Formats: sequence, structure tokens, C-alpha cells
Amino acid sequence: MVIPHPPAVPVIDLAKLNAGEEGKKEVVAELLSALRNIGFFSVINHSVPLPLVDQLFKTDVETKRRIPYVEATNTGYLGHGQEKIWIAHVVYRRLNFKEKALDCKEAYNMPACPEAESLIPPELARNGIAKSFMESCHATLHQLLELLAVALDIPAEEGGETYLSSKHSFGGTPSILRLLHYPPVAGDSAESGSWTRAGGHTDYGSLTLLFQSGVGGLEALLRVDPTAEPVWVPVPPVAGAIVVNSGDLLEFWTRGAVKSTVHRVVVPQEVRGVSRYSLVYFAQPIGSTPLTPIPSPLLRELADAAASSAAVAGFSTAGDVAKSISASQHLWERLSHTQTY
Ligand SMILES: O=C(O)CCC(=O)C(=O)O
Ligand SMILES: [Fe+2]
Repeated sequence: MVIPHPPAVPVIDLAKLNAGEEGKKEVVAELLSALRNIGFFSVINHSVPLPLVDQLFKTDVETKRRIPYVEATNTGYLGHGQEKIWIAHVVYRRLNFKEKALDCKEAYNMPACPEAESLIPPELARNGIAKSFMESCHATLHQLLELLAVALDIPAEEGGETYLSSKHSFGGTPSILRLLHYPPVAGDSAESGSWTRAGGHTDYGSLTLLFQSGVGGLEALLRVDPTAEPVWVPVPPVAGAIVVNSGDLLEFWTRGAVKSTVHRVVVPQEVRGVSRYSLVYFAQPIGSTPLTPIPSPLLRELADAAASSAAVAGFSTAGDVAKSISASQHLWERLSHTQTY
């Protein structure tokens, strides 16, 4: 469906945090509204050094290929067609999209924790590139989780501002940093229907931080009536920005008040013949973290309405998975449906 004025993905300027309490209030409100509405936003004036992003984009394919994929840790290299990400998502299946394509991409997953240095290729371990990048992603993750905790008004006796960030240690979690390369597409092959860059899916963790090269194609599914044609909103590259989206765990923890938005990567006409690179930091909490609701008065107020509308719209992953499982059980369950080999 083409809608005349699709909503734009909000851009949140973290520099406002330097403008005292008023600035912080504004950012907190923008963050919650973006997560509640589309589940995607871009942040500018963050503290992740951009030269590191460029260095990681340039990682040589041979370097990545040398480290084979290991299912038990979800790390290493996956080549073209080895992932078919769309099929894992129960909500997506229910929408009955025709897309059953393989993902035409290569992915290289690194554990996003300091103790995993032996799994980081020497080229990226040298000069501490990978480690510095992960540390700065982690610091931004904490900053965003603390702003979200403020937005949700979590009481101090429950952990307050650090309720969410304290569950996301640096190390000791299955968080990963993923280097993605989508090869150039020739002619009309993108329309053949047998493959896509990344099929529609939700992310399995809490928040995802994504850095895109200047090449577009990422799209978020707008939550509309599931019986109508889906509406995809472009998530365009914004120079120097991080794209942030909510994953399944935030949907569980907020009882559906924040959704885990379905997204995909397509090949717009203007970027055919061009490689696309992205870097994705998939944040996961400590594996044993339960999927129980965040203690928040605001969420309690929203819970009933959100639960019933989510159930009606059929967009709730929360309703599809037993709530008694832990964050890592959810992750491994989702991963087990993703690989094609
Ligand atoms: O490459 C992108 O822009 C998005 C990739 C993505 O959504 C994923 O790997 O989960
Ligand atoms: Fe994703």
C-alpha cells in the first residue's frame, strides 16, 4: 500500500541532554513516543566514534570468512542464503506475506563482550577497534535504557533509572555485534521473489543499535489493520546517526506498550548495483533475566488497553510466547528457526 504522507522516523538529538532538566524531559518524551508509535528512531550527537564505524564497514571478507559460524554461541560468518530471517516470526507468517525468500547477505557475528577477545579477528582486535566500538555502543545503550526508565517512571525502590541498564552488563550476555554486507544487485533480479536483502523480522533482544552506510533499503512495518495491505516506512540513512529499534524483549517487558517492530531490507531502484553495509549491535540482557513486566505505574495504566488492542490487531509477540521463559531462552528459540543449513 502506498500512503501519500508516510510518517517519518523521528530523529532524536542527544545534544539536548546538555540543556539541563528541560532538555532531558524533551528527549525522554521523544524516546517514548518513538518507541510507542513506530518502534524506530535515529539518534544524532551520540558518543560512538564514527571513524570506527567506517573502519568496521571496511573489514575484509576473508577476515570474516576465516571464522566459521558456531551455532552454540551465535558467532562467526554466515554466507549468502544461510539465513532466512523472515520465517522465524509468527506474526509475519500470520500476515501471510508472499515473501519466502532467502537473505542475500553475508553476516559476521562477534560476541559483544570484552572476554571474547579470542573470537575477534586480529585485524579488528588490533588497535582495539572492535573493543572500543563495542564499549561505546554499550555506553549509548545504557544512556538510552536510562532515558527509557525515566520515561516509564520506574520507582527508585525498584531500581529507578538503572532498572533496565543494570540488567545489561558489558560481558556476560549473548549480545552480539554483527557486520553485514549486502552484495550489489544486478538488473531486475531483486524482483524475482527468490531472495531479498533481509526478510521481514523482529529483533530478538531489547534494543538494537544500527549503523547504515549511505545506502537505503531498510523499512519498518507500520502497525495498521493486519487485514489490509502492509505499509512499509523507509528508515533512511541519516549521516552520522544511529538507528535504534525496540526488540522482542521490550515488548514483553512493557506488556506490548512498546512493540517489537517488523522490519526488512529491500533494494530500491536507485541502489541497484551498489553494495550495502551495516553494523548492528544487538543488545541482550543477562541471559537469566525474566520476561516479566517492568514495574512502572505508566505501564500499568497502559497495560489493559495495550493488551487488548495488541491481541485484536494480532501484532503481539508477547501473546505468542509463554511469559515464563527467560531472555536467553527466547533468543535461542528464535535463532533455532533462522538458519537454513
Ligand atoms: O542491515 C540493516 O539495515 C538491518 C539488518 C537487520 O534488521 C538485522 O540484521 O536484524
Ligand atoms: Fe533486524
